[in-house]
Amino acid sequence: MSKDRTYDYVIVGAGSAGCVLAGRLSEDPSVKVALVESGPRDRKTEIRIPAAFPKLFKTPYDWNYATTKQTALDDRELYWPRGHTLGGSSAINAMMWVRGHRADYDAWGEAAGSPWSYDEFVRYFQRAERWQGAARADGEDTVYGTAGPLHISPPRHPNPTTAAFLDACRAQGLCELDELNQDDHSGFALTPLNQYKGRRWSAADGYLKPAARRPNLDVYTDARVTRIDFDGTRAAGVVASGVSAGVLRATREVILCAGAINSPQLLQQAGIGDPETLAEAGIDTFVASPDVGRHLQDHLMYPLNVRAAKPVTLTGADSPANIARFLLGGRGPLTSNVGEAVAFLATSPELTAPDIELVYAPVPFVNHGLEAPTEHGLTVGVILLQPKSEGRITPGGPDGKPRIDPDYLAHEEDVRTLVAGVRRAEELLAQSALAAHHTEPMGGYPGVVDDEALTRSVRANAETLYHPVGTCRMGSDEGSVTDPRLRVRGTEGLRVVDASVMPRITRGHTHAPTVALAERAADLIREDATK
Ligand SMILES: Cc1cc2nc3c(=O)[nH]c(=O)nc-3n(C[C@H](O)[C@H](O)[C@H](O)COP(=O)(O)OP(=O)(O)OC[C@H]3O[C@@H](n4cnc5c(N)ncnc54)[C@H](O)[C@@H]3O)c2cc1C
Repeated sequence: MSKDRTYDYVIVGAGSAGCVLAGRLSEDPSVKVALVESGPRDRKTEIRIPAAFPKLFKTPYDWNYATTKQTALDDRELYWPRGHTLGGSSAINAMMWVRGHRADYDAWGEAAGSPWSYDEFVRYFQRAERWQGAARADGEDTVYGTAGPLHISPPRHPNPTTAAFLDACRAQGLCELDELNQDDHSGFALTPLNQYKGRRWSAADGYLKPAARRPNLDVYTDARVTRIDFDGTRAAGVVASGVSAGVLRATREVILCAGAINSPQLLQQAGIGDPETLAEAGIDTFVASPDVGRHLQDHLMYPLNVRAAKPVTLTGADSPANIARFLLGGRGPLTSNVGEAVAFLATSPELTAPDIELVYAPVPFVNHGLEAPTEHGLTVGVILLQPKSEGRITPGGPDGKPRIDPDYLAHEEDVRTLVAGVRRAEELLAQSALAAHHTEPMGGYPGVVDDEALTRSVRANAETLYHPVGTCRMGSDEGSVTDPRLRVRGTEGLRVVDASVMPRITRGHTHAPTVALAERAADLIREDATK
């Protein structure tokens, strides 16, 4: 007797997007949904404690990826964490809810049709949001939604030096934003956070937990999808290790939500990809789709670390007293997401949207926080928002992992923009409001040096800001991997819904747009089911 189980929809990956879809599609009790997650349940205490997220790195809650040697970064192989639990990367991320700029979505609209452009798409952010902050000082309506599943809160306990960073931005003449997530976010603000009462609020908290008891939703954890099963060119189900059933069958659709690395990997393993690349990995081509895995874009970050003038930073914040404050009332410095404030700016007056983000952290950034910092320091991270360099994911990395080559800074203009951004950060550090809080440079930042020496330091110290996208890009053109309704071209019954479908990386962070695009995908899937 067959052990197969049958569902209407089988969703692969319970990350930012997968949780949205599982929650939304199972709202209809007549629809049967399976959500299949490779990682364990999200029961680890460090997931709840915002400041503890680096403690999840290189644990069973992390895929623990690394890039190939990056030629323009002194041949370094960069560590790339990705979430491996319910909530996916939203369970291990820095909780920053930053939508991006109007121009980001207007570019998506150009690539994949007007419903993805800002004016039509913005409602999907609002559908997801439940703003917890104060009303606007200017009396205008909030830009946020107020009734969605995801709590968005201002920081509860910003560090005293964070106010100094904001003062420095003000003194520098940057625009103070009452709310960061406006259509033009050029300016500075405290970071809006995916937190509720001082604790992390992941996509699993918002979308999955309220749905978990529905009889029409089955959630499989510790279940890694190894194969998509096809009936001709129609995706008919998936096979997962750790699931005793045979095939998890999908009568309507298989939906890949495995993220920007694993979704293209699953397509490539199924023979959907660039024929030459597949042949090199010994995989027969099933559907020729050369862009699978290509157009990989990420935000590269260069940290300016400086020693703090006073011992007031997050270093040593995990004292017994602070742990008690956190556990008893969700208060104190352990509620910090680390990146407490942001500024978005343009390095050239001709630009109509920012090309650089500055993230302020009241702690030194050293090796992703893998070791707890021992010294008091501050960081201004400089982020290249619109990289011209693009890389790719290909099969055939070590241990069956995909080969990740973001090809950072391959384009010389990216180096120039990042260096220009560092200069803006140095101006801010020199503003008296902030200068009073730090002394000498530390942790790889050489201090103010000439462009050549600074470029050397960028190559030696830049790291990922953890935002890979673009590897199953959507588009109206035939060469795109997914069509504007996110269906995989050349197949039936197969969609990709996650960060990989973004045709262009946003000038914000990538959790919010992934959630919003999954909210829209839920509408598209429901519409298509009635046809
Ligand atoms: C350390 C870190 C910090 C970040 N900080 C921020 C931030 O502050 N703000 C922000 O906006 N963004 C941040 N990001 C990025 C953001 O979290 C991601 O862009 C977003 O979560 C991506 O959502 P996704 O649904 O595409 O993928 P994910 O959320 O990564 O979900 C993919 C899921 O699929 C599962 N999966 C993969 N392969 C399989 C398989 N074969 N079988 C079964 N399951 C599988 C994974 O385990 C995972 O749960 C950060 C990311 C990281 C890693």
